[in-house]
Amino acid sequence: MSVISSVTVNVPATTANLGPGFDCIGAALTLCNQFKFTRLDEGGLTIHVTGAEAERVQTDESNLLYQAFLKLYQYIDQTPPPVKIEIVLGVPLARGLGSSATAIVGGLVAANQLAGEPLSQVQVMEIAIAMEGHPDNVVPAFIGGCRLAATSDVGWEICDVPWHESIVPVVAIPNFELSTSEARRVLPTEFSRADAIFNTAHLGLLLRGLETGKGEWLRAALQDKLHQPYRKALIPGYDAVNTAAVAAGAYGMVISGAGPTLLALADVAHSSDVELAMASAWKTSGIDAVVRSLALDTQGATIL
Ligand SMILES: Nc1ncnc2c1ncn2[C@@H]1O[C@H](COP(=O)(O)OP(=O)(O)O)[C@@H](O)[C@H]1O
Ligand SMILES: N[C@@H](CCOP(=O)(O)O)C(=O)O
Repeated sequence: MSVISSVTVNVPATTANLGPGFDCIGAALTLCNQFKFTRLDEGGLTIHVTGAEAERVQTDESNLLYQAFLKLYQYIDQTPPPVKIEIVLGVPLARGLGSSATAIVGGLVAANQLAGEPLSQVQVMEIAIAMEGHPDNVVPAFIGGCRLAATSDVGWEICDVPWHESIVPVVAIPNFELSTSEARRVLPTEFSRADAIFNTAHLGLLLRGLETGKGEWLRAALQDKLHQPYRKALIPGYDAVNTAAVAAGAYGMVISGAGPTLLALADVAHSSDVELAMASAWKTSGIDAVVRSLALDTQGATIL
């Protein structure tokens, strides 16, 4: 068997939860990180990072990408080779766009390639879910598209969620970070029956709204009682940006992943107006944000 000396993996950003689908639904977006692993003859670990906020990424063994790389070798009970890692950052850190999911998926996929593909795609995905602790960002980062994940008696059932071509995801990425762990700490551990029923109904409606592009369903569906009411206080300007997005024609606005990025869904005819409205509302609240209309990534992690 020939030994692969290097592998480059592209992994897309994700937007998880989509309002009522806390911890179970997410979509891959057309924004990505690139990770190149080169096997070294000797030495330990070298990490080079380029791109915006590169200085914020750890360059020692604590780096999450490297931790995922080690995890796969541990799983197959082999000694990891010394490696040089080159990271090109396209996904902003700690903004609710799945940067940690890109690192986990990238490290696992690269290790599986360098090790000669001992694990199946399903096995690698299950390790990724276990590392992240929830499936909603690592699953679409790995296989692309919009995906719903649910446990079964034997593991995970992953289902693709059809996304109507008229629906544009508009992301408003503010210039401050919010770590997922901090945004999870503010959540209650128990919920009322009324809130559970509310989210079950709205997630069902969201799935049909995403599939059909039907405005009435999407407008009603983008509501949640499990995480957003507790998290919005961590995001200054949330209400103003929400009001502005809806006034400009968005179906609704939600927190992307754990935040602080805000995600509006709009039809193609309104997406530019929604971009401008969200940027301006945040500016008025004293926050600079990069606002972009993106599209769904359908490839997921790609080995170049
Ligand atoms: N490219 C990367 N390489 C290594 N670690 C990364 C990378 N991207 C993100 N991380 C790690 O993930 C953390 C952010 O994760 P998290 O708080 O879950 O936010 P996000 O919503 O972006 O996933 C970063 O602070 C960093 O430790
Ligand atoms: N369901 C998770 C999703 C976190 O996504 P991220 O992109 O912010 O890492 C949560 O809401 O905590």
